[in-house]
Amino acid sequence: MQKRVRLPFFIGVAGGTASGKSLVTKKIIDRLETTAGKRKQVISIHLDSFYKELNEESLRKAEAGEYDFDHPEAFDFDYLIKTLEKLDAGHSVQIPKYDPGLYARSGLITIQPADVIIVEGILVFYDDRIRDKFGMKLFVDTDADIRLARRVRRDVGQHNRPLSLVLQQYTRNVKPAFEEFCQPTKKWADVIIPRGGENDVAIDLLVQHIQDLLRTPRGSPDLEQDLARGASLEDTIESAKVAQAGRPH
Ligand SMILES: Nc1ncnc2c1ncn2[C@@H]1O[C@H](COP(=O)(O)OP(=O)(O)O)[C@@H](O)[C@H]1O
Ligand SMILES: O=c1ccn([C@@H]2O[C@H](COP(=O)(O)O)[C@@H](O)[C@H]2O)c(=O)[nH]1
Repeated sequence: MQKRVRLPFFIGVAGGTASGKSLVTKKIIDRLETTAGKRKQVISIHLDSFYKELNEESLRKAEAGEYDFDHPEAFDFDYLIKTLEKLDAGHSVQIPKYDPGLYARSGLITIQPADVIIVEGILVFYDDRIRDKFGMKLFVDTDADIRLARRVRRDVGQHNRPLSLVLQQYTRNVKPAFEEFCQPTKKWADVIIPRGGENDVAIDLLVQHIQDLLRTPRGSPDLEQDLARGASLEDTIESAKVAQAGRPH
């Protein structure tokens, strides 16, 4: 029998830098929004929003290509989990918008509650409190040379960084941190997506599966479990009535 899902349905998308996490996320959202039987709201959150703010010394290091943006210590995972819990409870939240060109937050984004919430970033499977929120975990697996080529193009072209610093940051911090902290989290993935955003077969299969999960009736025989997860008593009783009505006499 198809497993029942509880909304919001959280999906985690992890993978190395420039592996195609954002492209995979965008394609999933576009396809879900246009094809979901009953229209579903889907939003995404980027782990970048949860970078800790830099003090002057760290900023100097960042500008010299020496700050480690790939180490788990660079992220405020407490803030991320609090944000996910608020969304889980149906509240809207404001999160920082991060600008890598400035190495700083550049405003706030309002995130409305949604049926499907995709959280993407290099270390979204690193902290078990965040990992445990995901009903589906995807790891985008793209060849390291291709990722480096894209990263150089992005950092030099879009973020105006000197090539020598981009390469220094990559060899000093990005690559070692990928191997130590990101790559090992692949073991938590439900699905590994080779080649990332160009893998339309994998993305179509995933979208189909997500649609099936979202279509599954939400009536549950387990009232206590529903209540423990925070459903209101009225909703839980209503779900039970629906489930009961559908059973053979
Ligand atoms: N399949 C692809 N073919 C060509 N360029 C791609 C592909 N996937 C991503 N890119 C480009 O590579 C860069 C990184 O992709 P992105 O999806 O942002 O990766 P991530 O979110 O993992 O950092 C972007 O500039 C994007 O346009
Ligand atoms: O100011 C910054 C913030 C982050 N980075 C790098 O970004 C990647 C993570 O983002 P992806 O979109 O997954 O590539 C990480 O490798 C950081 O090194 C940065 O260079 N500067």
